[in-house]
Amino acid sequence: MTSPLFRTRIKFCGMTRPGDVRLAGELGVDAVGFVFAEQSRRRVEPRQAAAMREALAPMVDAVALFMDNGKEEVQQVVGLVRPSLLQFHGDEDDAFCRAFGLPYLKAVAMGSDGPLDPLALHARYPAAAGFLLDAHAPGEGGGTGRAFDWSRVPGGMLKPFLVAGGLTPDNVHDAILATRPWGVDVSSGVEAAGEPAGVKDGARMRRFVEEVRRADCG
Ligand SMILES: O=C(O)c1ccccc1NCC(=O)[C@H](O)[C@H](O)COP(=O)(O)O
Repeated sequence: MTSPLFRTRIKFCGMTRPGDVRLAGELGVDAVGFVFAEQSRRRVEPRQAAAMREALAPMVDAVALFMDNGKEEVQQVVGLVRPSLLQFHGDEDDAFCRAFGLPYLKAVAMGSDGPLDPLALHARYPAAAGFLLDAHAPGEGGGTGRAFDWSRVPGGMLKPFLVAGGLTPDNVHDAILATRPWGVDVSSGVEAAGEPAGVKDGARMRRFVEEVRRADCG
């Protein structure tokens, strides 16, 4: 345990149903993500996301997620959905990400073999509120359901980071102990087997939260 007071934050991403959003808040999840990336199987329309945001419990963040979407579309989503945090998954630079007056997370592709240099990352995205270390390859979208080698997370990250990619109720405890992140992010791992992407499974959501709490108490 890093500190008796520390609590690993939890983000459930790729939400497509208001009931899943409501349950996430009741389970104690800190943030829910709405995906606007063009190619995503979990993409929702801004008005859908705005309706889901109404289902959010107080003190639960709404995160709007983009991947090389145009500036006008990001502005439209910001106006309609009123997210408290943005997340960028594409080739967006710091100037673009900071242009919307909201804090942002930058996704970092851990799917390649190269080492991650915290100093270079911070220099490239000086305005980032934090980073999301995800298992996809450079240029690829997230939501893959694939994990990366958590031993590749470097020490000395200069800002909060979330670990993402292939997390499930069965491995999130180990992922936390291995990386001691600010938070964890999951999409596929809390979804219902045999259902379309974006349909979450309440029992898997609950177990995921329980396993994060177990890691924090360990
Ligand atoms: O979730 C998607 O469909 C997606 C598509 C394109 C870019 C990003 C996407 N998701 C980003 C997320 O934050 C996911 O939660 C993250 O990649 C982890 O996904 P998973 O491995 O399915 O848990």
